[in-house]
Amino acid sequence: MTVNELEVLRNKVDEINLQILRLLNERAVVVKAIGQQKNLQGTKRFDPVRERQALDMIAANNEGPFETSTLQHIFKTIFQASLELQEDDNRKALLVSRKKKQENTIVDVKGELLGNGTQTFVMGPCAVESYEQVRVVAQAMKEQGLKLMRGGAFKPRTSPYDFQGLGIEGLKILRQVADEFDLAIISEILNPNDIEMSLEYVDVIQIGARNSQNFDLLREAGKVNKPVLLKRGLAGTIEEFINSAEYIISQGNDQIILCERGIRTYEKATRNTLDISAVPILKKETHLPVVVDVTHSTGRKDLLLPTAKAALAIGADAVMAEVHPDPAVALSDAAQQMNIPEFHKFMAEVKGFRDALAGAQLVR
Ligand SMILES: C=C(O[C@@H]1C=C(C(=O)O)C=C[C@H]1O)C(=O)O
Repeated sequence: MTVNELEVLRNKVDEINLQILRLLNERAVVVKAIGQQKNLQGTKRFDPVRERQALDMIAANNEGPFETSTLQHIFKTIFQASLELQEDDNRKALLVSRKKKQENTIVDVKGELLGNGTQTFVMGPCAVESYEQVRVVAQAMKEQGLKLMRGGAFKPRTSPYDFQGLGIEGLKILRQVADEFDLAIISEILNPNDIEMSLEYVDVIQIGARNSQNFDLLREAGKVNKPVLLKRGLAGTIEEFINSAEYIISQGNDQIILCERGIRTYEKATRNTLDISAVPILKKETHLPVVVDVTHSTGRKDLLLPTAKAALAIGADAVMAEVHPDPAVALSDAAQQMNIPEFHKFMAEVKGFRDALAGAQLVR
């Protein structure tokens, strides 16, 4: 074969490559249209029966020289890529996505803004135990100029025999103290039927990790005019987390705060594994503010400060941690809550760090 002949053949291959390229993209346009039809009909994107028919058609019409199995493999790859294309389209359509809305959603909790670029803190006891206990924490928070107080009245505990929270009495205590100190209350609601009732007491409805995929609860929270703090599931992927937020926004409520609280992995040195990279991913993929709960993710007091700094450095809108007047006697999470002096020390450090970061960003 002469150099010239090789060149001619290669030119032919180039020509065919371009034809295949054009055909593949033509096919992609049709596949996307099929995906939209499926969306409208609410049917699944993956259709194995249809794929089997298509592969059988390849087998019946193959005249070689390629083996049928080789061609079927190639076509299966095309089907797979087509499915991904349909999924991309679907993801684009999510109301919580950046693609849908470019600018940050700013959640206004009684005047405290989340998502506007400033970084803030959510503090408070794990569980409400008494008026006095909440009051002491509120007083300390006020001294630090903080506004957002967390506190559990309905506690989803691993064991049914552990303290389950004070329920509505707990919500009343939180409201009373919040009004006294002009704080805003974030508290978990477990039951969809309690959402309506909670509006009177809380400023932010929390949906906890265990309920991250309780779709009835998510939908109910989506129907009210109150911010929702949604925690990532115990073993939830980021995609599942985003879809949980979509359940809320799909009902009309876009006042959603996402909370990374660690995920279950094989690592036992911490209570959960803090997935710090989830923060920039969530900020990139969605327009919602992101909070990092350093208490539940680490379960260790000695890690609160370094993880809080990491959260601020990576761009979290707020850091959440637990404070208790006397953690040793706390009815839940005794090992991981800060006492009041520890809280003041923690705040001094994180505020300094936050302000230094803000200064550095201005200079940049
Ligand atoms: C395009 C469709 O969706 C998917 C992709 C297919 C393809 O690329 O040919 C086939 C079946 C489905 O898994 C379809 O259902 O026709």
